[in-house]
Amino acid sequence: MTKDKAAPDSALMLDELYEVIAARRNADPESSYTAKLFAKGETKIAQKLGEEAVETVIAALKEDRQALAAESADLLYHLLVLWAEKGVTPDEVWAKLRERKGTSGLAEKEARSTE
Ligand SMILES: N=c1c2ncn([C@@H]3O[C@H](COP(=O)(O)OP(=O)(O)OP(=O)(O)O)[C@@H](O)[C@H]3O)c2ncn1[C@@H]1O[C@H](COP(=O)(O)O)[C@@H](O)[C@H]1O
Repeated sequence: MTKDKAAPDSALMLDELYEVIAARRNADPESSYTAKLFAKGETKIAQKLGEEAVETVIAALKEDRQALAAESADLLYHLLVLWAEKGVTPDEVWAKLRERKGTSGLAEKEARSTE
């Protein structure tokens, strides 16, 4: 698969989106969807994330690649809103991924089962 050389680093894009989302905390819910979500609170945000996850799964099982990409974008956006709501930063998540780099999921699972 070819990569678009002009495309920004995807983690950086998520960092930037997170900054936009976090800055919406004090915005007017009338003018910002993100501010409206924050105003509704963590239960609603978590519920929206769950809905987007289900919509992503449905798109995948329907073999609808376009819908899968669009629903995945919705899912990532709502995940970032939940991180911001709970005070988790992208750096914390990237650190977790970095820690796991090079460790097979199967090996990690095996290590857990022998703990
Ligand atoms: N990436 C997104 C993004 N992805 C999805 N969505 C919104 O998420 C919603 C998901 O659609 P649904 O049909 O499930 O939800 P809905 O029926 O509109 O909402 P509910 O009534 O169910 O809560 C849509 O309203 C989308 O517009 C997003 N809203 C905002 N962003 C980014 O956040 C930035 C700030 O947005 P505002 O806070 O609106 O200024 C934007 O510039 C974008 O970069």
